[in-house]
Amino acid sequence: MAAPAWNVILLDIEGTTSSVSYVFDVMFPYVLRELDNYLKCEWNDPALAPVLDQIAQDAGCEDFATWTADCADEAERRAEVAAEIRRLMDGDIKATGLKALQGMIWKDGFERGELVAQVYDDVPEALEAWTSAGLRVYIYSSGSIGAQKLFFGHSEAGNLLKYFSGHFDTTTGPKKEAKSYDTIAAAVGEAAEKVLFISDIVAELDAAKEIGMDTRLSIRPGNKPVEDGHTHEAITSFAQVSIG
Ligand SMILES: CSCCC(=O)C(=O)COP(=O)(O)O
Ligand SMILES: [Mg+2]
Repeated sequence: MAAPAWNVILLDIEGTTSSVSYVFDVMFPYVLRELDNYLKCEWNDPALAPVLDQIAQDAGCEDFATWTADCADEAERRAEVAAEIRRLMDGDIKATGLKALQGMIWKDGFERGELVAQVYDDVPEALEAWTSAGLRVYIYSSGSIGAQKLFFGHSEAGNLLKYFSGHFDTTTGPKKEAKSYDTIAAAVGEAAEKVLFISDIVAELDAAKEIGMDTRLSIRPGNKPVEDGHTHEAITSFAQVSIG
């Protein structure tokens, strides 16, 4: 049998391992439902402070105190945060602070079994085959690393975390910028050519390909239609990824 062409497979989540619909119709509504109560109950949790600073920085401010300097009290500051989160989610803006907060809100949902992550049937089988063949698998998603671990730790196929050698999110850099993929290749200790990146978003694949990564375009039910003219091989299942 020929040696695999790659040493690492890097995976997107939404539209690739899992459906857009599960994220938009189950996970995002959960956040919107729990948001006000979560902020009220967890406001003094020290883990929330850096996330609030990140949300303020994503909005172009130095920190949370500066961003909410005009607020009269805690209730107004919470309302400011909630309004910003709803605004970002309305536009599906994948801001780092928003994604960190979403992950914190999902924690209870996954741990109590109210949320069970959807993964396509071919995903667990492929993860098993790839890792058995000696490939290392990493995730690169806009979802925070905390959210990724909850998601794959509580999937409908069970706990899949054992298959992953590591996780990347937007704290490494934006998914549509080539530099982010350079950083990931260096972090996993591989030449770009030895990494295969699979995603549903052509601009992400373009960025990875720019630095020499191999790519596959993930076509799944409910994904946004993709315009012709891109240069990426399309797959409808991970079973179509030939590792030699
Ligand atoms: C487990 S994270 C939930 C999905 C999410 O919030 C997201 O933004 C996924 O984006 P991706 O980069 O995986 O397409
Ligand atoms: Mg995606």
